[in-house]
Amino acid sequence: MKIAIMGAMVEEITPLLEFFGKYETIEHAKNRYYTTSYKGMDLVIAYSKIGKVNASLTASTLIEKFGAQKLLFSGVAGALNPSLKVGDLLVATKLAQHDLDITAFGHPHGYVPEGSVYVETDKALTSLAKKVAFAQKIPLLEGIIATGDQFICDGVKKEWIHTTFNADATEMEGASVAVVCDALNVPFCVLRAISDAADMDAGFSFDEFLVSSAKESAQFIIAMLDEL
Ligand SMILES: Nc1ncnc2c(CN3C[C@H](CSc4cnccn4)[C@@H](O)C3)c[nH]c12
Repeated sequence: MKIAIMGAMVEEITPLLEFFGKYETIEHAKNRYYTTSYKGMDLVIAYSKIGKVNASLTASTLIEKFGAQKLLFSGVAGALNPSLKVGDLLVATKLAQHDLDITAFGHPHGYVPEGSVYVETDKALTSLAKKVAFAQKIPLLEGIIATGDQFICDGVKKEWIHTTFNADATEMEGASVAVVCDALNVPFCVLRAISDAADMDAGFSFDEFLVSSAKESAQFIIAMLDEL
C-alpha cells in the first residue's frame, strides 16, 4: 500500500520527516517529494507550498506520478467554530471553497457547474481517525472545512465563511486536495490542528502556534498510520 502524507508548509511535514528519519528525496515540478517506508507501507511525503493551486499540483503528483493509493493531509487551520481552541484537532467530513464565486449566474457560493459545493472525505479514514482519538483520549472534532486563497484574519469575513458554509475551520489547501482525490478516486482525509481563531489576532497566534499545532497534527497522522 502506498500512502501519501501531504502538508502545505514545511513546518507541517518537518515533524513527519524527523519521525521517519531516513528518506529519499525526489525533485519534481519545482517541489520535493520524500519517500520512505513504515511498517510495510510505502510512504511519499510532500508539502505543496501555500494555496489551492499548489495543493492541487502536489496532490495530483502524489497520485499520478507516485501512485499514492490513500492521501492523508496534515496541517494547521484557523478556527471558525467558537468551541475550537488553539491545539484542538479537527478531521474534515467535507470541504468547500469559500472563495469560488459565480453567484452572478445564480449559483451558490462554492459551486461551479458539474461540480458540488462540498466534497466529502473518505468515511473509513474518518472513522479510523475517530478510533485513534478515542483510544488516545484525544478530543477530535468532525467538521466542515472551508478553503480559500486567503489567510483569514478578520472577524467579518470569518463569520461570513462560518455562516455561509457552516464551516468549523478555514485553511488554504484542503478543498483542492479533496477535488483532486475525489476526481482520481483516491480515499483521503484532512486533519488540521487549530493555530489561530481567524480573527484580527490570527497572524500573531499563527506565528506563535504553527510549529506546536503542526506537530500535534503530524503526531496524530502517525498514530493513524499505526492503525492503517
Ligand atoms: N486564519 C487562517 N486562514 C487561512 N488559512 C489558515 C491556516 C492554514 N494554512 C497556514 C498557511 C497560512 S498563509 C501563511 C503565509 N506565510 C506564512 C505563514 N502562513 C496556509 O498554508 C494555510 C491556519 N490559519 C489560517
